[in-house]
Amino acid sequence: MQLIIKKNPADLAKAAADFIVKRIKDTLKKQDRFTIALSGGSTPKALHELLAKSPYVDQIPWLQLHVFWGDERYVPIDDEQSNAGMAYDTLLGHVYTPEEQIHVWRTDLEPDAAAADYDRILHEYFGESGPSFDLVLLGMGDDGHTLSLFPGTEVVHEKTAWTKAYFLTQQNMFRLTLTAPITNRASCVAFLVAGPKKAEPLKEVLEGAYNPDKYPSQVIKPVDGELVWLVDEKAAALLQN
Ligand SMILES: O=C(O)[C@H](O)[C@@H](O)[C@H](O)[C@H](O)COP(=O)(O)O
Repeated sequence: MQLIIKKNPADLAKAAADFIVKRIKDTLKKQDRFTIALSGGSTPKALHELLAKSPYVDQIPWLQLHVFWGDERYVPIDDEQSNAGMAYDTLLGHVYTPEEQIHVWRTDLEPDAAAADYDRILHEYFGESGPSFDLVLLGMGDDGHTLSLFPGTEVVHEKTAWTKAYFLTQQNMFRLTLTAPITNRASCVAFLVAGPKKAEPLKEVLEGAYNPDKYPSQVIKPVDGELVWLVDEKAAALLQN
């Protein structure tokens, strides 16, 4: 595991953009497509805004990107809570990745059908046992959740399915999410975490006892890939190492 600490959210977004550009360039020396899973939240939003402009925008071969989302709220894409909507507004609406290479979660289907549809797309891309995402970008909630793996939910312990839909009672909405097994097959998973509210959960996730029911981010451990935590100083304030 690699922990990278940056002074503030702006420096964190720059470090994340540099990291992504390098990762894409290095990977595309060995293969002709790059699969990335995006996430929601304010930290990725700042990152997207950076990637959409100079100098980053010119360094990424957008035509070779294949874009997915780690999770989605079950709302229409034009709802302000949509992760895909946010990514289009801040990034995908400004670059040249072909529409057929961008895979939004369908929220016009019933939740279970939407999860099955995403599962089908993933299997088409990755096969039953082949490689998986080149990069998964994740955030962590103040409660230690990541993806739509929330504290106390069954999906945190999912061992086989790659996607799930379920009703999240505390938010009174359906959630669509990748599970740990598919996420952990990625070549690289990078968490982006900023702000003082993340200090306590970050300490518990990285240095506390294993308790994924309370801190679901602990289930994210790539099997053969790299795990990178990019955090700012406020989020890192309680870490000992
Ligand atoms: O769907 C959600 O509940 C959020 O999108 C969530 O998963 C987000 O990634 C974290 O809460 C971190 O968000 P920040 O980057 O804003 O801290």
